[in-house]
Amino acid sequence: MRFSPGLKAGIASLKSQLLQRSPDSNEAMQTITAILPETPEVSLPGWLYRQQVYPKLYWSSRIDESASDEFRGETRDVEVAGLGVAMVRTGDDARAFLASLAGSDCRKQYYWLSTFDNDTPVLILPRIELLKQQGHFLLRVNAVDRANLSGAVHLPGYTPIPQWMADLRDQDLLSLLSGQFDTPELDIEYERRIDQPNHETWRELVGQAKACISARDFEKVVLARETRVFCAKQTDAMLLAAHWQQSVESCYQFVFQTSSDNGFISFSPERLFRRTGCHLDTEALAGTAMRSCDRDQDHELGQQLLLDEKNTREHRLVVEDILEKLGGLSDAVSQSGRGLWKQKHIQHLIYPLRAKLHTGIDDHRILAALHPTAAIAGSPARVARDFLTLHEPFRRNWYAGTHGCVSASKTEIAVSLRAAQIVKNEIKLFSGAGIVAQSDADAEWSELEQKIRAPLELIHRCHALSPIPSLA
Ligand SMILES: C=C(O[C@H]1C=CC=C(C(=O)O)[C@@H]1O)C(=O)O
Repeated sequence: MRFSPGLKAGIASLKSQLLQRSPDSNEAMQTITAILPETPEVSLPGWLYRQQVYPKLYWSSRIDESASDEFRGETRDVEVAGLGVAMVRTGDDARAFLASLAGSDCRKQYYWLSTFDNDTPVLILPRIELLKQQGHFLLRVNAVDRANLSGAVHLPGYTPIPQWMADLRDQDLLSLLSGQFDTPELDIEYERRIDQPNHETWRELVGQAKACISARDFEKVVLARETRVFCAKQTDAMLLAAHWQQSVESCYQFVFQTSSDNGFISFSPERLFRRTGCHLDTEALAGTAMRSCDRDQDHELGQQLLLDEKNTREHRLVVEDILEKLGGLSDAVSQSGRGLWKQKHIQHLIYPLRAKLHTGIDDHRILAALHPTAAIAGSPARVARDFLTLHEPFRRNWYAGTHGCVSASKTEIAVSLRAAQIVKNEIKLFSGAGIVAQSDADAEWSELEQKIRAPLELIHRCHALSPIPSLA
């Protein structure tokens, strides 16, 4: 077993700082930080898996290696492991907080989560954060006074955090931390799989969508599928994420787990927006092709994607949708041109956009304007969403919602794609595909399969003797 002496030293430092805190401080919450003396190469989801405190949160930013210099911006490697809850803001409180944040000198960093249907995020400030920034580790406690703990227990839509945990003093919470860093093997016993819609219903749905497109009701709709994988025993979302993480490339990484049997994971390639001061970076990401292990063939597949009429149409509608929405937020929009965004098994068309925001536009206004884009709902959005409400045979909830990290100076929000919801012994995997006039139902069905290939391969590896039937 691997333990970290650095973490032990960090905990001791935070405890002594907590003791020195002035008892009559007027601040309801103080942030206390320790820099860890050593920097072990560890998996933060693996470390989180070892902890007993809930909720657990993991977030990592996307690194824009393949973006052009002008659009790359600050591509710092930031990873965060959060434990417990110091503060939750929802509804009007979250909206008011985001409005007050714009232009303020507030240094706190909240984590952000919203559903597909909602334009107001839940904002979470963890009690303990272990942050990795450019190879350095920081341990932080957002220390709360016990009198202010009451509002911290309930998270909408999630199992309540046990009262004993919410009541723990910060010192006691720190004592609960495990310094163990190694990630155990994943042990999943696959039993069966159900797709909603199934292949036959998918063909019918794509047919109905194309009939609406011919009738000019809408131009594009993004239909999705929920794949329910049933296992013999409970799967831990954080442990699944620690393994899944090893097979992803350049994407946002997010895990939110409220108990050992309930968690949400998203390893998403798609940025909704990044705001740095009053500068906004966003992008149109849509259109999909396979990848190949052979370099030349992979290049060829990328070139075909760039030239393909159906994918170009699918992507163009997203570019137009975002450009129109940016009109309400900014006067000046710069565009860098179309490119490819490569993931492990698939590649997408990408079109980065940069805008200078009008004065007074806060992060809630940006979310309300941009979400949901034509990459996840369709175009025009309202009619496409009505089609989804009527026909999609499951609720999207957190899938195709948003997640990220918000602060006064910088906010980075991703669309929650390539996602899984784990509840007890069931793993729900979500994938969607843009349907336009030229779409072929069976080709789109194969695309759905490719989009959940990484977690399916993990489950398959755990259960090599009876492989998961491929429905592609
Ligand atoms: C809706 C999803 O992907 C979107 C993002 C990129 C490419 C897409 C496509 O090619 O259809 C989708 O618009 C998903 O992965 O669940």
